[in-house]
Amino acid sequence: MRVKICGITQPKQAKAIASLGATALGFICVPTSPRYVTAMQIRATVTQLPDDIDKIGVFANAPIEEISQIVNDSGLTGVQLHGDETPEFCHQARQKIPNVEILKALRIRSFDHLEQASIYAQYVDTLLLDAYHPQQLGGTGQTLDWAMLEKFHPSSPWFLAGGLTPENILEALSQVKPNGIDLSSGVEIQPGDKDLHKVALLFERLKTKV
Ligand SMILES: O=C(O)c1ccccc1N[C@@H]1O[C@H](COP(=O)(O)O)[C@@H](O)[C@H]1O
Repeated sequence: MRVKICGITQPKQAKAIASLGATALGFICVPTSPRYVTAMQIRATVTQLPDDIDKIGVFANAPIEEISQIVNDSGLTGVQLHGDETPEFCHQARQKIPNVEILKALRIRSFDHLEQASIYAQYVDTLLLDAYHPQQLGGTGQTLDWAMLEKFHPSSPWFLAGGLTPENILEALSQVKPNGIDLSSGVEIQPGDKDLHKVALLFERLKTKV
């Protein structure tokens, strides 16, 4: 299973989290976020990471040209679209930056909202389900209703996100079967400052999962 730790701001923490077992690291490219990092900051971290770890930039309603420029400048291997991007936008993004993984984050308000997933799955490599928050785009620590996702089997691979922690991860995975998990505020001391003890505890708990 893929494990993405998101909201990385410090190269030292990135290296430590990679060696603990993360398969992907996420960098917030949304200027209003307290976890925001510039392309140059991302590059400084990415150059210190192993090739086999995915480096995902998180964007929200940014123009394709800006996303493409940041990918080129930073060395990102994937782009997570976390705003209100349409399926058409996702399709265009894939054409503009062809060798980069495109993930579409859907902030799920209700069971009906899940229907969107089958449309987006045609245009992206990977889906990501996050909890909806009326004022914040992400990194909210709010969980989804996992019971609602028990029968969620989209045609593309998908990440479960939203309020996951070392404490609740096994309960979540007992109900939901995603291809990957994504954690941010659940393994933090404060926004952008990761708690390496919590990250280590996460991987210990994941090892106990059969
Ligand atoms: O983390 C942020 O600040 C952020 C800002 C804008 C868009 C997305 C953001 N984070 C994403 O939120 C989810 C879940 O976070 P949490 O585990 O509930 O804290 C995750 O996918 C982050 O990439």
